[in-house]
Amino acid sequence: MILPKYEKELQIAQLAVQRASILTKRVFHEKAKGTVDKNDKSPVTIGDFGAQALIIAALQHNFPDDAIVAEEESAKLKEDANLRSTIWDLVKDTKLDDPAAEALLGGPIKDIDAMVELIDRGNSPGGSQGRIWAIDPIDGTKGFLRGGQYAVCLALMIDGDVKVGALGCPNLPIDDSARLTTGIGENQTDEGHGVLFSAVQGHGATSRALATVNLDAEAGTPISMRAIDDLTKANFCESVEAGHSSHGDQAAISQKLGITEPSVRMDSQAKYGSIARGAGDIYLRLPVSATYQEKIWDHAAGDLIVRESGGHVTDIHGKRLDFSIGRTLAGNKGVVAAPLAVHGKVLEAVQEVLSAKL
Ligand SMILES: Nc1ncnc2c1ncn2[C@@H]1O[C@H](COP(=O)(O)O)[C@@H](O)[C@H]1OP(=O)(O)O
Ligand SMILES: [Mg+2]
Ligand SMILES: [Mg+2]
Ligand SMILES: [Mg+2]
Repeated sequence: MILPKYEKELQIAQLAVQRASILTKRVFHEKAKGTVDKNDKSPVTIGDFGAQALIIAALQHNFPDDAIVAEEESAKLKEDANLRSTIWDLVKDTKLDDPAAEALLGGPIKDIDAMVELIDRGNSPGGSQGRIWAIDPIDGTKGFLRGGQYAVCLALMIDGDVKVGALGCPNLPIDDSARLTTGIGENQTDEGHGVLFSAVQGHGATSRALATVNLDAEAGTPISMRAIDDLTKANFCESVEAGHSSHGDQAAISQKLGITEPSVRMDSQAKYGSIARGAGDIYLRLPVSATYQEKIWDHAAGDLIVRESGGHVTDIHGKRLDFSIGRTLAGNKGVVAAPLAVHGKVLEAVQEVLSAKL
């Protein structure tokens, strides 16, 4: 069977992520990033709100009937006029340099009220039916705040299955063969950094420079995971935040597999992109809390990009990630992403170490 190429969806997803990244990069290089605390105590910045508005505007213009599951909501903006206008100042000036590309995204948002409304278009409950986009406008906000890695993430699911994924990683090297890296300093330039990963189900994954707009959605360089014949030489990536993934369990698993190199810690779905292009090999997300449910926008794009690069992605029980349940991965616990050929071995080690908790 020839799988559909979703050319239009891929093109819009790439351009929308590229436009939103222009805004996040501006905020990243500013000293005060306009942090607000959310109810769950996780930080959100003016960059998260602005990027979400811009991405939803592009989707609304091109696919007005599609549902959208996005991380942020506008409640804080509605009660704070200053915050609202700070975000609007950023959003209204952010556009792609290429006028044809900008026109494809529908051009600028009309006014500040339209911006607030757009942010709330991301409130779909998700589910197993129809076309649903998942957006994380800034994934790894903590990394963003400390000058580390972060990602602008967008994926299209149809009937609960991820068909298209785009991940903008402004602080990863453009060069696919560069070593794993934790981030760039806030005072460094973007020179040589900024990569856009994308994938379409059944058609592989690619990377390209995030800052270069190309209307040809298929113009990227194909990427693939590294073939590892000796697991002891594998590179692990894990979260920087020990509260998001257990560093202790990770170390025990590395030891069990005979891996001596320390894990590279980086924030966000940049981990998925990094292993997909062979800069690293394995990404584990090891549950720290019995109650935390992973959010679909934290995994949808990365899951597809890794699988289209020759990887296998499951939870710690060996189940594929299930994006069809709602806004969270309620049916999964943790993540094990590795090249297909060694995934079974890695999963075995994960389960041995976690056996007391499973
Ligand atoms: N208690 C938690 N356990 C796992 N992940 C979490 C938790 N709290 C927030 N997250 C989310 O984990 C992701 C970051 O993971 P990592 O540490 O691997 O970079 C982010 O999406 C972050 O949300 P956010 O998008 O608000 O930053
Ligand atoms: Mg957040
Ligand atoms: Mg996130
Ligand atoms: Mg986020």
